[in-house]
Order: sequence, then C-alpha cells, then structure tokens
Amino acid sequence: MFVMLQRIENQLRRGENVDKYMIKDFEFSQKFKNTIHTKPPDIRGQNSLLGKARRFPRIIITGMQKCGTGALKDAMTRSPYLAWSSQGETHFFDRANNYNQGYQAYLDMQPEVSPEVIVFDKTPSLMTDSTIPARVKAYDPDVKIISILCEPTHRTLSHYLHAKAMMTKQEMEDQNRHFNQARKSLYNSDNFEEVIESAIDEIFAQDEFVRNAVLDMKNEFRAHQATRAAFYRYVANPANFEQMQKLPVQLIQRGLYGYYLNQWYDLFPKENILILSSADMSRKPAQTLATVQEFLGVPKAVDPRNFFWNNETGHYCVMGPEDDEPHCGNAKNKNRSSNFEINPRTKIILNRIYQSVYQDLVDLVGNQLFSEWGYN
Ligand SMILES: Nc1ncnc2c1ncn2[C@@H]1O[C@H](COP(=O)(O)OS(=O)(=O)O)[C@@H](OP(=O)(O)O)[C@H]1O
Repeated sequence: MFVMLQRIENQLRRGENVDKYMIKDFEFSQKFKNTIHTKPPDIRGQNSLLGKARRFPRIIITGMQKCGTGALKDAMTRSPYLAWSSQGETHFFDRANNYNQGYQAYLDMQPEVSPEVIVFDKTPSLMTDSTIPARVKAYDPDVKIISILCEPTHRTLSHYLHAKAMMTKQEMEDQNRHFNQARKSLYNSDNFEEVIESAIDEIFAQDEFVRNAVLDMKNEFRAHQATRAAFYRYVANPANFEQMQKLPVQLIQRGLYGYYLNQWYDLFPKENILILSSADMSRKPAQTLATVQEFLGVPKAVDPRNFFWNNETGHYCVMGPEDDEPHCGNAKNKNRSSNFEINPRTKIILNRIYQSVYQDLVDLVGNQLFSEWGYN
C-alpha cells in the first residue's frame, strides 16, 4: 500500500495525472482478494428450466443512486419480458451477509418466471463500490449492465434528503459521534451546506491547497488537475474506505462517475454496458425504454402508450396492461429534491469538484449524453 501511495505522490509531484488504472488494481487487490466466489453458478442450466422457475438475473442496474433507478425499474417491469426480484433491491453483491451465503441465496431472492422472461437486479449502490465489478464478473462475465446517471451536484442534495429521511435519531447520533466532532449537530441540522463542507474537509484533509482553492470564492478556480488528483488519491486509499461508505463523504464520493465506471469498463465488454441519462428518462421515457429494450434484445413491449405526464411529480407515470393504476413515483414525498435549492456558494463548490473529473466520464461515453450539465 505504501509503495502504491508513494507512486501516486511521485506522479503528483511531477505534475502528471494520477493513473486511475493503477489505483483500481490496487484497491481491488488490497481489500477484496479473498471475497470472491470463483466458481460461477450454472446460469444457463437454471435459466433454461421449463415452466415457472426462479432464474438468475442476466441484467444488473448498478446505479446511480438517486438518479431515477426507481423510475427505470418501474418502466422496465411493465414489459412482460422483464422481471425483477419481488424482494426489491437484493444487495447481494455489496453486503457481506448476503454475498457470503453464495449464489443459491441470490437465486432464492429472484422471482419465479417463465423461460422467456429475463430477470434483472437493481441495486443502486453497486456502481460506486470498487469491490463489485470483479464479483459481478465472477458471477457472469456476459451479464448486461445498465447505469442511469444524473447531474452530480444536484444528486448530492437528493441523496442527502433521502438519507436524512431514512435515518433514525439513533443513527444520526452514531454518525455524529463517528464523524467530525467539531460539528456535533451535523445530522440534526437541516444545513446541507455545512454537511458538504464537512465532507470537503475530510476528502481534502491532506491537500490543503485543493481544499482552499475549491472553497475560495474570490479567485478564479484553476485547480482542476490538482482537485482531480487529490480526490482520486482519497478514494483510492483503503484507509478511507470505511469513511466513504458513510455520510457525509458518500454524498460527494458517489458522484465520481467516470472513476467508478472505468472499473466496470475494464472488466466487461463495452457492448454489455448501457449508460442512460436521467434527464432523458424524465423527458423522453418511451425513447429511453426503446434504447433499453434494444440493448437487452427483448421485443419492444413498452412504448409511448405506457407513459402519462404527471404535473404533481414533474415526471411521467408509467402504466402497463396488468396495472389498475399508473405508477408515479412517490408523489406525496415532501423530501423531493426539486422542492429545495442548493445555495449558490455550495453549488459552485460542488460544480468545481465535478467539473474537475468530468473528462473521465466523457472519455467513456462521449461529450453529448451529459452536455447539458454544463461541465464542458
Ligand atoms: N420518471 C423519472 N425519470 C427520471 N428521474 C426521476 C423520475 N422520477 C423521479 N426521478 C428522480 O429520481 C430520483 C430518485 O432516484 P432513485 O429512484 O434512483 O432513488 S433510489 O436510489 O432508488 O432511492 C428523484 O430524486 P428526488 O426528487 O430527490 O426524490 C428524482 O430526481
């Protein structure tokens, strides 16, 4: 580990980009080498059983958390050729208590369906966990992977509101105890801005220059390279893994789309990965579903007739022939991020960070899909 960090340090000193591939290999080998089931399940045998049977997923929606994975799942399950686990998000690959039970436990989580139906797993925390790509590859190297991405600055707010709504008082107290004693009231306050700044203190604790540059509102921000390198150095360091799984760091860390997607592209063929835009899913759901169905090679059963505009949510609802009423997300949820504004300073801070790493995403998916984020 020390040698690796020193190599990263040397690269930085020479003004070079940190080699992201080196970081990934390192991350993987250090933390997770002993926790992969190397013998794959008999997916073909199980999935070709006649009649109704539990079938292994051949599609995994890996994320991104708070980017419309629920809407995508609702639309996909309107197709008679696609089904997802009746248990909801399986968390098979990312929770030790599930993964360690082996593939039979994964199969037990799946719905009983006919052979022509393809089962998918949607667990939005998979995309940004470095353990997972190798585990999924060991499970099925031919699996199809879908990730839907949204503008990362806004995603932090959506994630924060969601986390706060889910946290019990006890959990908030535990988080406060674990994180940043100086800000004891972090999770009892509604102060998103303060939470973001405490994450920045943690992420750039070893890089004061970057921290100051990111927070400096007086001077033009020019520290893109240094910010990218410092951030990658932080997420590559196993000493930070535990902190990264928690708030508040998680809020920012999960927006490193390019960095994490690279780990999937390294292990799976490009044609097995589909990256979608959350904005497209919101504005053009039928078109997005056409793309999904084509990618999966299933008949086009979900089309414009399945979608109905809903003023209350600002999104389309979806309805299939089997449904009594449309699925409209959680219209009553007061915690929706569209009801809140990020203050301008915090927005600038987050944009600076995400702008610094945007090119890594463009290198993978081109500069069209997410150009409206304005990070070019
Ligand atoms: N139809 C449609 N299309 C695209 N995007 C949509 C759609 N409906 C909701 N949203 C957005 O999705 C956010 C919730 O994302 P997820 O479903 O991935 O959340 S979760 O990770 O499963 O909790 C949700 O975030 P919040 O508004 O903060 O709740 C919305 O920004």
